[in-house]
Amino acid sequence: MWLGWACCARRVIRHNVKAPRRLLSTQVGPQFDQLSKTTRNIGIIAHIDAGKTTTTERMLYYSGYTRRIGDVDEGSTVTDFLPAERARGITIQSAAITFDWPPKNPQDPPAAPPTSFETVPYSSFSHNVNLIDTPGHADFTFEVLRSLRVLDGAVCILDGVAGVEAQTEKVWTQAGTFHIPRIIFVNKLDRVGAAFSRTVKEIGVRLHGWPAVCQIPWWKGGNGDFIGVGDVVNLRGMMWHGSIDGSQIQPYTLEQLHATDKDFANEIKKARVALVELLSEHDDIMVEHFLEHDEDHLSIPGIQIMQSLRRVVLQAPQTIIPVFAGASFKNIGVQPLLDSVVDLLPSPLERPDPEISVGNETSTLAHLLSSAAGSATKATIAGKKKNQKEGSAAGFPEARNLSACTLAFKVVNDPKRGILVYVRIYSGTLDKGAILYNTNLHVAERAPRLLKMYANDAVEVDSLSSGQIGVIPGLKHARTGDTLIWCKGLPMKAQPPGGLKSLQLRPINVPPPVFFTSIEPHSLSEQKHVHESLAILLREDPSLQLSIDEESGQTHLAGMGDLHLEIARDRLLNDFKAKARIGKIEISYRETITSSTSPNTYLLDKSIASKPAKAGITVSLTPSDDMVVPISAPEATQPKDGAFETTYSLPDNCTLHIIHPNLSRHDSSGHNNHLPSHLSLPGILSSIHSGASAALARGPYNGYPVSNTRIEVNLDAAVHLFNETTPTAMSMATRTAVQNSLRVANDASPAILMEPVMLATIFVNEASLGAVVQDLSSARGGQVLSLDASDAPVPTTSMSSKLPTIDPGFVYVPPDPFSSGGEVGSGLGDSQRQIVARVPLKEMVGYLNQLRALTGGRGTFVMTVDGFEKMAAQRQKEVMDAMREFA
Ligand SMILES: Nc1nc2c(ncn2[C@@H]2O[C@H](COP(=O)(O)OP(=O)(O)OP(=O)(O)O)[C@@H](O)[C@H]2O)c(=O)[nH]1
Repeated sequence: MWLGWACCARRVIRHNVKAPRRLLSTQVGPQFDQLSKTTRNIGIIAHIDAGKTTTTERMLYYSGYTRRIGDVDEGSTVTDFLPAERARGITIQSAAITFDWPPKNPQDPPAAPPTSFETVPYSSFSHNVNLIDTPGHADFTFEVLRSLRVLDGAVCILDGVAGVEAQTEKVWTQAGTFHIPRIIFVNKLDRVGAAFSRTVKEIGVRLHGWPAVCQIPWWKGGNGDFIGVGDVVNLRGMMWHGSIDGSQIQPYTLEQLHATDKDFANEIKKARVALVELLSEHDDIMVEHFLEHDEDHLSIPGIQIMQSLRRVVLQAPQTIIPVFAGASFKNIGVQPLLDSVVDLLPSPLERPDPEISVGNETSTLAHLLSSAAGSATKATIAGKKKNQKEGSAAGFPEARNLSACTLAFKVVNDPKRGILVYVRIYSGTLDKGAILYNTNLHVAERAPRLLKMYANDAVEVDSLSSGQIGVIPGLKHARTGDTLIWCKGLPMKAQPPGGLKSLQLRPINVPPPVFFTSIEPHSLSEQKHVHESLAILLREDPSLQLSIDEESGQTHLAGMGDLHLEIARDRLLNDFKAKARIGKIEISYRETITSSTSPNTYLLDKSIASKPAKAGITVSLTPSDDMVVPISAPEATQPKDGAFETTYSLPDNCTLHIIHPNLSRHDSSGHNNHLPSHLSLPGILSSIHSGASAALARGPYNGYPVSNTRIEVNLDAAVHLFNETTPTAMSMATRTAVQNSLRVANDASPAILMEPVMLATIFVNEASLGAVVQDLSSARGGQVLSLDASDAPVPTTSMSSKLPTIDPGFVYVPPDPFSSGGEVGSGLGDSQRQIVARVPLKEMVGYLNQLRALTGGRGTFVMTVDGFEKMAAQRQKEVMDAMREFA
């Protein structure tokens, strides 16, 4: 109890303390481990508008990094810094910022942390919090995923009026698959219609975990203004009053509350009993504490409750969800939430070992490093046949050269500082000036400086250690998602030894883009700037895709949603000041051939860049019968098969099969007899791959990407390769050969279009269910797959199948004074229903407005691409006619 008071009092005194500006420059050597222990890499996830940015702004303010509280509605926030974000009041790019909690006083000498946090809470000592604010809009799910994998924990913010919304459920599940421990903050409890208890029950039912109510809302007189929270862990009331900025918190003991607000005091005690009961079911140590304290739920010290909560939060899968309450906009509840971040969420040292791939094999990073340390064998990675799960990188001696392994999780074009690459260090220590080898692009570049981002300030540091998040300015190549490794002493031009050059931290699967727009520079002189700006956009966001048709000069930019492309367009025109005409945003259909072609040989013989170039290739095409294209592009295009043939999986269900007699992939000793000396088989294969991919990007029928097509290539070294053959010539020859064959196939029988079909999950109230279902199935040509959650074919992972199904009747909740709806019974809050349907994307454009009209503004939905389906002749005609009308 005393500790709780101390924390509170300290916060009141220290909220204005200016945070130190040079924390890390002196931290080297053994202190790094300590630094990791006192680090929290956390994200804020939620549905759009739940209040992530508003809460983040308070966090920065109370930690002393900003002097005034930014306001989303005024466009003055720190984290939504892009003009497009400020104009719309939404978060698009996740911003990573660092602060200390509790704040440090720069005048205080550096303090050593307590030797153990057994008797004092983690929040009694200042921790370094790296906070990633993630976007809530469905179009930016990829941004969320990208951030999620570098997080060690997350705070999920819910709107206390809307409850658990569609996007929350989606991101929550995604975070669960990454095993990220999560806590929940029920926000906006000051709003009319706020329903804490209904929200808590929805948490149980829809997020599949037992809500551990750690705070209950405090409404003045039981049903007046929202004034504070009841702290169930430390058995006290916390009232925010006396200061506009919420920096002063008035604590009340249970005894004091008994005198002034007896019902509230009794409810805190009831909540404590429920919390101890719940924890006892999942944590044996809590049972011991309970017995030690004569089975009195109220006499167990707060610190023991907090430690128990921490243990259960770190269990995987996470079945207990701590719930906190507040209203960020009214500055209520943010400081205790920050304490909970430090107290309950893990340090980088407590996280599972990250997965890696080396060549075609998978393992974990620690396994790789420990195998390097212990291994005296000279075995190569390719030779290992150990089971994949255990890690096949045993005995990988070259890993000894690895000084640091980092992931570039975000690239940002900062208007003042230029391109900033945000990295997370996964092993070792990265020093300023290190030469980083990019294992995705196979280029090396120097990290001239290292920074930590403190709100609007960048602080230079000499090094970043494992578990830290930092920023590298001045990199020319690194893209979002690239793995960057440092092998100390390796010169710029050299490659890392052995398999290290292919070492990658688990990449994210980018879903296929379903919208595109055309981009045309105003003049030839603008072209360079437009293309450079596009290149930066693509480095920032790999879920954007660019295709340039060299013949027509047309550039297409494709993305995940219309808002996604709208933002890209705004950034291009307004931030980069590119002078270009941008076409309207259209659905990206696919086209597929319907007839096979016989082998066709093309010989390129012309001069390229004033040098003679010659290369030949034989190509034939076959349509594949599959009706639906798999939704994700292959993670990598690794050749497989026997020595004299190579198969690549290409996006959109296409394959490239190359037969190369006389040229073995496994034994290059005989290549010299067949290959001109300046060529290599991997180089030639890669040129054929890029030429074929370029040809498939634009089909012959209507310029859409080609899907469901198998390309057979015959590469006969004696016939197709010459002294004048270069990689560029081979790529161009392949592209022309494939384009010619596509044209032949289309002339023989016209290609047909395939359209993106979405899996939509729609939440509506009972009263509007009929109208929404009717609209989906008749007006939109959708197929309703299920109603309600129980039988919905939502993607299940091995993790989600281990999660409990919660009966809301068994969830403790305090009374809801303002609740208008009935009790939770069916498994969803109030009388909310869930519809899962497959609907063509074309019919879902602008759907939110229609849904709102049908549901009195209460309906929400999320959707993901389920696949591409061939269109019936009549539908294809209608779509094509509509396009011509618009052209
Ligand atoms: N009444 C009330 N309004 C709030 C509260 N928190 C946020 N808001 C308002 O809710 C709106 C959305 O808040 P944001 O902080 O931008 O929400 P967000 O989750 O960051 O939204 P995105 O960035 O678009 O995902 C703004 O108008 C805020 O002022 C709160 O506690 N109470």
